[in-house]
Amino acid sequence: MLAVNMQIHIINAGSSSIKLAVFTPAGLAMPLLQRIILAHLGNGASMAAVLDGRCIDTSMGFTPCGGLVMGSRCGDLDPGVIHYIKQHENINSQQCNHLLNHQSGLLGVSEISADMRDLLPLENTDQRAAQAIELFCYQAKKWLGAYSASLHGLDALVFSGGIGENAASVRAKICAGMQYLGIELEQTRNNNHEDIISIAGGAVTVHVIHTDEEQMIAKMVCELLMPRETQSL
Ligand SMILES: Nc1ncnc2c1ncn2[C@@H]1O[C@H](COP(=O)(O)OP(=O)(O)O)[C@@H](O)[C@H]1O
Ligand SMILES: CC(=O)OP(=O)(O)O
Ligand SMILES: [Mg+2]
Repeated sequence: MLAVNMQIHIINAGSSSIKLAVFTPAGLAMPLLQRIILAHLGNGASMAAVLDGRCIDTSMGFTPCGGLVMGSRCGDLDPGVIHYIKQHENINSQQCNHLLNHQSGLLGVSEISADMRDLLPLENTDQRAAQAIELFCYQAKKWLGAYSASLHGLDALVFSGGIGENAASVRAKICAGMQYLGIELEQTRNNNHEDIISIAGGAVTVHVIHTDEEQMIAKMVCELLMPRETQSL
């Protein structure tokens, strides 16, 4: 179980991050000496802090349930909550684990859907949908703040994954009020999902980059099958 979870964790937090970290600097002609936060927001969601081309931290932990609020995963919790839930719901550890991984996050809070596409149109009419979106964005903003501290500042922020690439209002909510850090979105660019969505001359360049987890997983498996001295990731 641990091996499986760790593998999933590496695939989600790692594969997308590695692809972005490896290809972003070259693809965008950005210097490698940068402080970058990668926000991969899909069903599984994670953030990574990248310093000078090396990933120094990722938000998923011992299992993929940790870190950001996700489609059906709770993200980071007070450890005391697990005991509380087991007692009050009268469920065992396996049921509790299922609850935290498959019935929490956007789905658990909204009680409607784990899918951001279902929630966004309901944001103004359904309080539960609005709360789920607000929680998702608030937690992402907190991680952004945490990783900017880990990196001693920030040069670039990258959004990827189904939500990160397509949900302009989510990106706007996460970045709202972050001018103190140099993050300021240009509204039209953001609404059009342009490659760069920050204002011209902003201290932090904010990118939207399509990432392909499946391709990255395939590449990583091929790398693992190669002799160690020829591995590049
Ligand atoms: N146009 C869109 N607007 C808002 N959310 C979107 C859009 N397209 C995809 N998403 C959201 O992206 C998430 C899925 O992300 P994706 O990266 O495809 O998933 P997975 O992690 O399973 O690979 C879902 O919450 C989905 O609603
Ligand atoms: C860990 C992971 O990638 O999860 P999901 O398949 O939900 O995106
Ligand atoms: Mg994913």
